[in-house]
Amino acid sequence: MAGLRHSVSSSSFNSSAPAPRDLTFTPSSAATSQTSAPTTALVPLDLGPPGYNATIKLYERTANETTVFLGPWDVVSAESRRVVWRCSYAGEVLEHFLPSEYAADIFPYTLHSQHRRFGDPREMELYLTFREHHRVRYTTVDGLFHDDYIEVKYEFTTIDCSMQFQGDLRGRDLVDWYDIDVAWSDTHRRTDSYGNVRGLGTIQRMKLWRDRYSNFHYFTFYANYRRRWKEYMVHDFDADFRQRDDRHRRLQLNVRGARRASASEGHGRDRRFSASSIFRPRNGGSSSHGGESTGELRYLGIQFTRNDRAEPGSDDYRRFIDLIILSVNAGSSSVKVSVYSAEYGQPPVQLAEAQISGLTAPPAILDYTRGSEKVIKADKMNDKTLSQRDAFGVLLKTLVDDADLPQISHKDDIGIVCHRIVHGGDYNKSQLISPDTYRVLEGLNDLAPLHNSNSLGIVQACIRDLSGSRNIACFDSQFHSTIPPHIRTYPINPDIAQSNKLRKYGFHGISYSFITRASAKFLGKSKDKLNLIALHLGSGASACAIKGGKSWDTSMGLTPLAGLPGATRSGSVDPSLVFHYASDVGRLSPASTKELHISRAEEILNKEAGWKALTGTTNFGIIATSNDPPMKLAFDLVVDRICGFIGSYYVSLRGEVDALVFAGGIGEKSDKLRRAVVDQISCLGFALDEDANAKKLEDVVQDISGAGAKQKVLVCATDEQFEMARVCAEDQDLWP
Ligand SMILES: Nc1ncnc2c1ncn2[C@@H]1O[C@H](COP(=O)(O)OP(=O)(O)O)[C@@H](O)[C@H]1O
Ligand SMILES: CC(=O)OP(=O)(O)O
Ligand SMILES: [Mg+2]
Repeated sequence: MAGLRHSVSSSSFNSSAPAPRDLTFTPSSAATSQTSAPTTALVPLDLGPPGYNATIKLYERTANETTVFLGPWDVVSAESRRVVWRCSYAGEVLEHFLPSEYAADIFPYTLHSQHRRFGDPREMELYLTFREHHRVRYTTVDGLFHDDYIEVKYEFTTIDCSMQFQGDLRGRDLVDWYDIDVAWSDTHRRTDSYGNVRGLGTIQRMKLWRDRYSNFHYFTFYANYRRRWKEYMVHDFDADFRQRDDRHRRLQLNVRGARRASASEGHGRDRRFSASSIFRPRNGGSSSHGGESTGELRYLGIQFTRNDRAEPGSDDYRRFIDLIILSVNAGSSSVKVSVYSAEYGQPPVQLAEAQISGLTAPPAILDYTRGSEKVIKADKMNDKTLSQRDAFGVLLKTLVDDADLPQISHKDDIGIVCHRIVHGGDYNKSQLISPDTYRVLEGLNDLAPLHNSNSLGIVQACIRDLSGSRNIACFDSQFHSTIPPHIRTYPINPDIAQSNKLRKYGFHGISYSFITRASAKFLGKSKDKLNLIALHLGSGASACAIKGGKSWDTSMGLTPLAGLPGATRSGSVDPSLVFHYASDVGRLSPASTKELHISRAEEILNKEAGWKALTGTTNFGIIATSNDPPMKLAFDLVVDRICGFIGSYYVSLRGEVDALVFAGGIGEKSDKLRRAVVDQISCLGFALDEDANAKKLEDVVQDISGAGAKQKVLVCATDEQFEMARVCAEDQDLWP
């Protein structure tokens, strides 16, 4: 019969064959057995490519074996709770009756990845079964074809689909899963008296769920030895893992309030460990929300399975232990977001990075890298103008929607969001954003008009949408709190300076902190003996004199307007210039908002100046490679101002300079600018190696100094997002 295939095949369950994806599937090619083939006129349903979500086998391993292609499903509760699957033809329905009226009593079962040694462990989730037989009724237009209790085995076409299905069955979304070798407790010890590994369950896929109504987290595993499911509420356990043993990937979860568990097992040290974000209390919490009561249980031990093929930071053990940090760097022309897996006291491991650049010169460009894979490369965004907050929304969605980034499958998976806040006023260290800190920061908006209010917009979005995470403010100004008084003071009335907090604050400090650390490591020199002249050259550009690893002077001042010119910023000019530029510059600009008050004078100098005013483009890459006279003028002007600061800082550091460091979008990418600068400062003993300078940046720090140079010239791929995540992972006050 046309379009119908008799399909008797050996089950692909437990085999290492890839999941079937019938790309030639069309509604009328739905494979059923001859006996179930409808004989009346068919009305095919359009199930869309690939045409079906899952398959199920009926009469398996008999002559009548039939594969049914399943389309969309509904979980209905009327009469008995069941899944109703639409199949390929109108009138063809497969009903899967669930054994309990209570959603959370259903436990979809997936095999541990050991059962498919050569496959991708994630793909195990495509194959779903249950530990008990369920009733399956299959009706075609010709009538009832199957109605019996069977071992239900679904084979899904995508992992997403399987996850969605499992969530619908349980009323709890499947958040993540972990293959474990053994789970044990104080009553069911890991090994029996003969030393055999027993515990509660062995070779399990432990699953983590989030209740759709309460948002509480639960984990489940199958206690094979007792032949029953165990489901525990995460909140019932302490956030501090005990008896942790990284070598064997073991840890112990202590029941909250239970007497301290015995330390007779495991080889771990007993100290405070960081816990994954799920172990932090959410929305209050008590055990009355379902799941098994921990009762007499004092602890649960878990040993995770080793998965050598997992990317760094993403194996099951690490996913369970680590906290996910999102680092948000909202610059004047870009928003960059990096995702880290982090443990307290350890350097964060980057999992992904997404950024939207060119916000001030639409169309903005989206790039997304996961691990070492470039997932999205220079995608032009359609929207004409995107605010920093809009851009953040797009980036967050990109991360959450990426099925291959299971660490963030839901916004709740993010434990910490650290925000780059350019102006931090008098704060000299990063802060947890409380309502009080937020109010202080709002008061600083006018002092960084291209930055602070945009960043606070993102903070607001996180407070609203990522209610499970802590928001941390990392300030660009905090690195500069060491600038000595004679450098940070302006020669103005001291009382007014004091009351209006008028002094040099300095910015790009997160970047300078990263540069200092990275350069010290590269040069093999202790940070507190390191003297640098560092240049962060991006849409906003600045220079910094670093003495003994600390900021000694920097070119930006009370606001990020002072010092070097930027894409749209004038940098330092005669302060009275603006009064001759236009009349009435003291009035508020029409661009002012409730959150941000900006005068015409500030608007002219911040947004209508810089190399864009001279050339018409914000892109310094074009300027550096053009011979057009206005472009050349802008290039020479920028080189001149940079060299001015280098000369000044060279003297300020009394000639004791270990290296000149280029960083930021321009500093890292423009070999032409680096050549022009180093050429002009050769009188100070700097020299360039042309070949090294022309090479693409491959390491965090690259040496481009020429032979006979008195001090080094380095290029540093600065990473403000990493620096923020590192600060959070090292500071007990910031860590949950
Ligand atoms: N190949 C290049 N050569 C010189 N400059 C470049 C090049 N590519 C990008 N840029 C400059 O880098 C700037 C972005 O720097 P970046 O530090 O990433 O920005 P932001 O200041 O927004 O943080 C762009 O505005 C552009 O002028
Ligand atoms: C402070 C500053 O100007 O930052 P950015 O270069 O990221 O705009
Ligand atoms: Mg920047």
